[in-house]
Amino acid sequence: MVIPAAGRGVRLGPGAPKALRALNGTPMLIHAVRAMAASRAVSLVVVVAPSDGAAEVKHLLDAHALPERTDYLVVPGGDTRQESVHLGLQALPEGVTTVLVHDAARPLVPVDTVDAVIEAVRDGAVAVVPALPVADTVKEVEPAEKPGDPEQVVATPIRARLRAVQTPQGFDYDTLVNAHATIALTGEGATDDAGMVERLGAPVVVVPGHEEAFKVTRPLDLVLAEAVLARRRANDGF
Ligand SMILES: Nc1ccn([C@@H]2O[C@H](COP(=O)(O)OP(=O)(O)OP(=O)(O)O)[C@@H](O)[C@H]2O)c(=O)n1
Ligand SMILES: C[C@](O)(CO)[C@H](O)COP(=O)(O)O
Repeated sequence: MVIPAAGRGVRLGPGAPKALRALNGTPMLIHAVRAMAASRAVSLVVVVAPSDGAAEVKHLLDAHALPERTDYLVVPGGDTRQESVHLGLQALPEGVTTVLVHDAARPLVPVDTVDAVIEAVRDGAVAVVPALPVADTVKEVEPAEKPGDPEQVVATPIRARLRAVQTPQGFDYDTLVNAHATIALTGEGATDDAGMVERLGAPVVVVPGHEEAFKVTRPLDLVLAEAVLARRRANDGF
């Protein structure tokens, strides 16, 4: 599996690259790797590190315990999430048939969600996303022509048909590699890997996501993540 962890975390504010920031004293990336390694089906984790931080990330992984069955390797990332995932895929060994892609920025995804994604791929889906219904009404807008101008609402998609998509996303290896080799998207067009597979015309299926698989993006998300960890500790001594 591939964990893109090369982002700076601009929306989180100044500080270390997001994946290296601590949650309850442990780097977010370590939480994310452990969340993946909790699945017995995950045998290799390729971590895509900030391009200037691969050695530090390797050191971190060496210093934190993972299950013995889990191997890991670290490769430097690119300027965009899409590039980083591509670099991670290139580091996978021959013979891989199922691949997961999981954001380091989703450190608390429960193992049941990981296993549900893997099972759906093994049952024959070529691309699988965990997703939740959307709580807010979502508007499509026309971007403002110049800063300060109001955005114009152009549509209100039917909320019951919308899903907020999480990771890990699971794929048939050949399909995902083909998508990364042939679909060149930029900006908002490439916000997730399943979207690239959709552009190939291949089907993408949804399995239930989980509230605790939220993405740590803004400062308030750090507060929520610490609260989830505190609740886990209180519930089961995690
Ligand atoms: N060049 C990049 C950009 C993002 N990511 C990874 O993609 C995941 C999802 O990205 P996001 O949460 O948007 O992280 P950042 O890009 O770091 O956030 P921001 O946009 O606030 O800078 C993260 O695990 C992030 O490390 C990556 O590997 N390489
Ligand atoms: C892949 C993702 O987490 C699915 O919701 C999301 O699209 C990542 O987006 P970002 O722009 O990297 O925050």
